Amino acid sequence: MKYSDDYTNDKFKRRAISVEEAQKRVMEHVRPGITEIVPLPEAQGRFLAEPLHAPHPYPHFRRSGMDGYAVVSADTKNCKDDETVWLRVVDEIPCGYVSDRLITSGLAARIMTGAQVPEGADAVVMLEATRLREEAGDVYVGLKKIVEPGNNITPVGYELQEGELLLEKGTRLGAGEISVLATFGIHSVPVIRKPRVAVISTGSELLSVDEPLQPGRIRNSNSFMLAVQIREAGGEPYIFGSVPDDVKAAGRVVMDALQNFDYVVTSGGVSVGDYDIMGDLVRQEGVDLLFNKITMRPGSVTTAAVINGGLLFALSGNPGACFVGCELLLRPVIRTMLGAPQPFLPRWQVLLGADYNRVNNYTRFVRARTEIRDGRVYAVPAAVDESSVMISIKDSDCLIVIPPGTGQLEEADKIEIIKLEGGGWS
Ligand SMILES: Nc1nc2c(c(=O)[nH]1)N[C@H]1C(S)=C(S)[C@@H](COP(=O)(O)OP(=O)(O)OC[C@H]3O[C@@H](n4cnc5c(N)ncnc54)[C@H](O)[C@@H]3O)O[C@H]1N2
Ligand code: MOO
Ligand SMILES: [Mg+2]
Repeated sequence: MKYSDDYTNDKFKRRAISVEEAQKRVMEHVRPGITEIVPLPEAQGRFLAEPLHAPHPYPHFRRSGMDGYAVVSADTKNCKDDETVWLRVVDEIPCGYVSDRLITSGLAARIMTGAQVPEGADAVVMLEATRLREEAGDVYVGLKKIVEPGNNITPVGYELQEGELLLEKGTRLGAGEISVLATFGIHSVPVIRKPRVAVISTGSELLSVDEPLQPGRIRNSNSFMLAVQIREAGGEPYIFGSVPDDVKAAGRVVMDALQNFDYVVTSGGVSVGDYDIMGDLVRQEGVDLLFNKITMRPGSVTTAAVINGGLLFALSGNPGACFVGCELLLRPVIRTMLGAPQPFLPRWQVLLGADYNRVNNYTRFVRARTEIRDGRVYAVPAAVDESSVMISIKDSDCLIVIPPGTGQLEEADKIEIIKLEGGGWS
């Protein structure tokens, strides 16, 4: 075969599509989420499968906000001109106890923070604003200030009324949401099962992480990086060992994984090199190739295909491109399957933290770190951010989006960033 033949080969004729179009194409193949029930203590970070409504108001009883005395506020109207009003104390109410005494004019009940306010009382006076006197075996509380009806009482349903929406479908469950579920007694939580993602790295040069270095070979870092990104997106990664650059061997592993997992993500072998086997794999018969070139950098050769109904993300082997491909394409698919209302990472308008002058034909996603200067958010591009560079991924909390054709950019120019989640910075 002549080399010139090669350049007429399909391998080199790739039609580049925009990132947005690539996202649209993979999003058309999101699998429906499956509901499962998990116990409350295991619900952290999971995504709610259905909207939940309040089964009762909260609080469900009138609650004292202070340690003090429950009174009839009208009794205190004579407190003006520093006159002390004396009320007979008829009960003591700790938390969890419900008094059967009706508080009428001239009476009071000692009450603790969080306890149910007795019938008849319409205000609580804090302990520090009272004094005590005993007379003929009775205890009297003295008040010197007028109190308004409702003072220091949290009304029924102050936070939520019965039937109100507690949490939307697709909500990710953090500390505040878990507190809501516990408060309303929702101990079995309906969540979407974590999307299962097979992670396969291709490359005959790859050593496993516990192997000593060998000449010309490197350790497989992409599989472990991808697993973290998948977990942060809400999925469950399954790391396969790396497969050598052999289209048949890799094909078997990929085909098998497509049958058994919601999605398959591979790294490496998508460019035009002689051993770039993923490129060959997706050119086979029966494969619905969604794209094999995107107008973005890094990751221009990022590929996706549907094979036997399963969605394959074939990401570039270069760590920078692999990272970006996962954030921009796999993450929204996982989040959509989980029912998240906003599956894409947020975009912010910020200021550029340093001059940037790389010329681009494609949209460039530059690793960067946000910082505040004089109350404004700046994004400082990483010193080294080539696709092949691994080390600056850890230092980045955002990607600066530089549209194609952008000329020289100067420090403090307005730019757009994609804010990343997770990582050592958060
Ligand atoms: N003639 C051309 N060569 C290249 C082009 C091109 O357009 N024409 N594109 C370049 C660009 S851009 C990229 S990006 C890479 C894409 O390469 P592949 O996706 O085919 O990936 P590999 O060749 O398998 O590996 C690239 C690089 O990454 C290392 N690697 C691979 N897997 C892992 C892993 N699991 N952990 C860590 N590092 C990994 C691998 O050893 C290579 O160094 O192609 C350019 N070339
Ligand atoms: O695919 Mo490469 O990462 O565009 O630089
Ligand atoms: Mg290659």
